[in-house]
Amino acid sequence: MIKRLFSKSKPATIEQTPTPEKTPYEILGGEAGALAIANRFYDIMATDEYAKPLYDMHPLPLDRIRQVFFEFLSGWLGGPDLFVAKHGHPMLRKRHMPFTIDQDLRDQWMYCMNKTLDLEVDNPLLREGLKQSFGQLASHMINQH
Ligand code: HEM
Repeated sequence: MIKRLFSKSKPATIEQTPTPEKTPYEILGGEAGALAIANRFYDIMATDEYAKPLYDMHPLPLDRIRQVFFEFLSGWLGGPDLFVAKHGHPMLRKRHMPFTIDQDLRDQWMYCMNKTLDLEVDNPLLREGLKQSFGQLASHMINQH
């Protein structure tokens, strides 16, 4: 099943939780790994000049979104589905509709996530698979062309 996450011909279905025999969540070290990704992502977003427009659209302080994004990642990476338990089905595109998201913001989001994954994920196959899967999901959030 992990092949689905990495296969180029059959990418992981958008918004569907990957369920390989050993989940990305397990490979990343469980809760600590998911937390590290969520926190690193917002640390980069808050400090890198390139991502300033992305940072500026986020309500402050970032504590709430750090926690909610961690809850989302936990389930999305194949661990406990904390987001669904607390907030219901992710419906991520719908939840992002209040925000105008264009290609530039999508690219800033992926810039932060790619940097995060370079720093937090040792396993090269998993790192590249996650970059692809996040990239698809981020493109799916674009609601203004
Ligand atoms: C493509 C560019 C993206 C932009 C510009 C963007 C922007 C935002 C903003 C402004 C919020 C609201 C923050 C808050 O309420 O504090 C948000 C919430 C959220 N974003 Fe994104 N986002 C993007 C992509 C993504 C992607 C790819 C994911 C998942 C991998 C994601 C996951 C979430 C989650 C889980 C929430 C919380 C939703 C909720 O509160 O119910 N976002 N995003």
